[in-house]
Amino acid sequence: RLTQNYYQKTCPDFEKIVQQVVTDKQLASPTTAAAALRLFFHDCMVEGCDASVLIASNAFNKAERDSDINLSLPGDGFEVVTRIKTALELQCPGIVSCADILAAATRNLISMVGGPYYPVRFGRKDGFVSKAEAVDGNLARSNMSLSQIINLFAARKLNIKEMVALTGAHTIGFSHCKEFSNRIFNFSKTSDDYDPSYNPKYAEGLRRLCANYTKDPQMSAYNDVITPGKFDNMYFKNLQKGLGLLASDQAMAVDGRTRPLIDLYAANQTIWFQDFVHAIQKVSVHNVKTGRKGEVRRRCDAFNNLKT
Ligand code: HEM
Ligand SMILES: [Ca+2]
Ligand SMILES: [Ca+2]
Repeated sequence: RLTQNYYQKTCPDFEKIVQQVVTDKQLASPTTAAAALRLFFHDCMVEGCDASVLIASNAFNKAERDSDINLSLPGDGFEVVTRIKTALELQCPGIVSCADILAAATRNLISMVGGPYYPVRFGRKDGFVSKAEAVDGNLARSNMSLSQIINLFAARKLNIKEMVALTGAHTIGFSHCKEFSNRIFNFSKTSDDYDPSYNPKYAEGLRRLCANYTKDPQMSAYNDVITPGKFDNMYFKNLQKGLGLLASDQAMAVDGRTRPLIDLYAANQTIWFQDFVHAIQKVSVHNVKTGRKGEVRRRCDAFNNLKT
């Protein structure tokens, strides 16, 4: 059982320390909130919310973070967790799990960039397994069909409404050009055109931005072109205007199964916040390990006992 006051006796300053470190880090590096949110989601979808995504690979094990899809997880997300862990190990060594740190940091960062604040229950243990091969097939890719994406979420007991509400997370952060290059260059394969579902000015801007992306693979675009750093419902308003960056984003605005939700969330941010909170809380307890099914790692990037 997870509880909100799990660390009240064993590490009373837990939430205060998380808040201090998170605030410092987000002010110094404004990309941290998006980095942590994506990291948290990718953790919870593979082996549950157990910090398996934080494990570093070694000679005996290729870990989740070195799977193809996770290579783009930015350093800021890992770093904020490491900083919190370091501060907590000084105050209450061996008490707070990395999985709980990531859940708490993500919650605080979402509210810091304008999103809703919600209660999180604690007591997750850190997992004993992190395998790169386990990642494939558990996380959606932007070139999948909407039906494939719906099925992936359904396999995690997340329905269409929860999927759309969660994907509103693309109201912050960015994507590398290669994630949408097929929509802006040679879309029809016969001429160098772009996906006609894009707003034309937006498509032209993206073509300029990504012109050199094969030489410079770091080139990226904001997921939400209007308010990239603010956790608001602009993402949904953008989708209505052809300003959805990824094919998977735009597909939700077109398909009859998701379009009514896009319209609802675009019209009413309060309802989106409510639905987002419900869905992210569900994600936050997905397959969590308690008791002896996990451990409290001393460092977030390594199991306490080397496994060979
Ligand atoms: C519907 C299925 C989804 C697909 C296909 C998808 C795909 C992607 C892709 C391709 C990127 C760009 C990665 C990069 O180039 O660095 C991205 C970024 C991001 N995704 Fe998703 N995503 C989905 C759902 C979600 C969900 C449910 C969340 C969280 C609740 C989320 C949170 C984020 C965030 C915050 C970023 C920005 C990361 C950053 O700025 O560092 N995504 N997503
Ligand atoms: Ca995990
Ligand atoms: Ca936004």
